[in-house]
Amino acid sequence: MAASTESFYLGFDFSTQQLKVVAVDGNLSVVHQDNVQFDSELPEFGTQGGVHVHADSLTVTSPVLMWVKALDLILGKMKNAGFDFSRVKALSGSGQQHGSVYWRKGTNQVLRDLQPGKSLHELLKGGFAVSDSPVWMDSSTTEQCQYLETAVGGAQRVADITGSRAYERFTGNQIAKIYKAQPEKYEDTERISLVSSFAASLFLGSYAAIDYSDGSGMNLMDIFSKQWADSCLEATAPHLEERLGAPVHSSAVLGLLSPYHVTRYGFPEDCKVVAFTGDNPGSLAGMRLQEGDIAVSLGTSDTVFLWIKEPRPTVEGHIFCNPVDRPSYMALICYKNGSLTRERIRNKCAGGSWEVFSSVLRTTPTGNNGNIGIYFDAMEITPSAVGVHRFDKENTKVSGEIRALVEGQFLAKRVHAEKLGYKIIPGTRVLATGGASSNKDILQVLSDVFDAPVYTIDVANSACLGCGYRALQGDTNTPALNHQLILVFGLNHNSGFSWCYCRARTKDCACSSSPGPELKNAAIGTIMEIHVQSDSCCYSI
Ligand SMILES: Nc1ncnc2c1ncn2[C@@H]1O[C@H](COP(=O)(O)OP(=O)(O)O)[C@@H](O)[C@H]1O
Ligand SMILES: O=C(CO)[C@@H](O)[C@H](O)COP(=O)(O)O
Repeated sequence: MAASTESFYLGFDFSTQQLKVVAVDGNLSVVHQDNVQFDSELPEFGTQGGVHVHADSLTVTSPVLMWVKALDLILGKMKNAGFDFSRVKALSGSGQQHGSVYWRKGTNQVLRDLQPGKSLHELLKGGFAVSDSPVWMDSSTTEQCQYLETAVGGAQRVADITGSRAYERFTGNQIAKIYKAQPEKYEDTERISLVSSFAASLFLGSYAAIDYSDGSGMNLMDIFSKQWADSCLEATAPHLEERLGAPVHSSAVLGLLSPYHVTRYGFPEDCKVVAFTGDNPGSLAGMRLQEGDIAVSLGTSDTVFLWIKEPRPTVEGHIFCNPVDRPSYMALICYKNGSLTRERIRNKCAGGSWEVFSSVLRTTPTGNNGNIGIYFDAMEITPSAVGVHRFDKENTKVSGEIRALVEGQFLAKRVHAEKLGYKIIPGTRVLATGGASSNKDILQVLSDVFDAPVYTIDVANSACLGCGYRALQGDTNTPALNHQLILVFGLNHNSGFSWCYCRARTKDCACSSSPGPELKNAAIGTIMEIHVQSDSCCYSI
């Protein structure tokens, strides 16, 4: 069925420094874009670059309510700009990877009962057992990583199961730290979400499932069976599986948008919510990567990623499930010292101006006369090292900055990509995205280092764009949700809860003592197709 050009599809991205949204129409043309910068537009949370770096310089968190308030703000901005929410058929989104959100016991009910007269921020003020969510920049969990690798059988064994050896920022190790340091908060947690599935929950009005692709960044999921790995769960925290919920494919339709957004913003009642994923997987979809391409994302983090068919996990780099094509995978390498390090050197050597920074790149020779720099302001991820080191061609320490930094960053990417088996051949395309991909002089260095042409797409926010595409794909591939398959079964009739209705896709269940009229005559244990009038009443699960 051809998508109507009258319809809109939304893609959100809850990234490190901002919340962004892109709306596309049925022809994939961008019709609206907006963003909320956390530091400047939500100053009450006191973040720098969207995060709080703690005194130990290893712990890095973001206030979860800042993300909630950012969603209120961006939807309000769109409304004020006259965006026609009634044309939105489906939405999806992404989040910075690995970060975790801890929903307090009882909050699923709060999500189901959201009152449209109030902001999400007001309604969810008491909804989180942990108010400061650990994010991907955190590197405080070395002890938990060592424990996991020992318990499971070594770094390579953890990689063979989960796609990556134990990494400090990976969610399982963050959960293990919270369980150990703040057991009462873990106990008070009903559900643990990734930033992506947390954001999806705000739209769905109930806890949203974690998708396979972002779920691969947790050191908890078996990337081949796509199930939680028992050995990893056991080494992390007790009763974890029930707090995570079952993971789903990245293009799964999770359900219909919460009535809250229908009433407050005028979305249609049948607007679908497609699973949210990680920002890098979202970018892979948005850049329409082909096999053989290499993508370089220059956001807060720098990442390099590839679409692969035959995953061979190693102890350097990550393998994630592919967010677009079920049998495929993606390989990814992440660098913490990306844009923030370029900003530091810009402030130091170019008076805070990207124009001056660029002009230095234009007026210095490729190769920088043999001077090279390694700039790890913060503990790097690939490799695990910290410090600034600059050398000339005789290997003597020298000064010299802007070109040394940018060439050094891109040389590291080429070396690591080649170590993962990537071959640069005639016809190689380097696809660049993220905030710094708007800088042509930085991209020229990237092209020189990779000895290949560099392409960008019109929309630097490829993660949002990819999620707009994924929303459209989810909408067109799914029959109308008012014909969902509902599994009906009876519980102990004496307990007061006589019926459970389960969403076939998400396996979320709601129990009630008074079944709706369509279910009254259904035999216990049958799987039936029923016509759900709305997402309210006893079917709102
Ligand atoms: N003209 C430019 N040249 C180089 N870097 C830039 C330029 N404009 C923006 N950036 C960088 O882009 C970064 C933000 O990228 P973005 O992809 O939006 O981040 P995120 O998605 O992680 O929030 C900023 O930290 C900034 O350093
Ligand atoms: O940790 C990783 C990937 O493994 C990071 O790439 C985060 O996903 C943050 O993304 P940006 O906000 O920098 O885009």
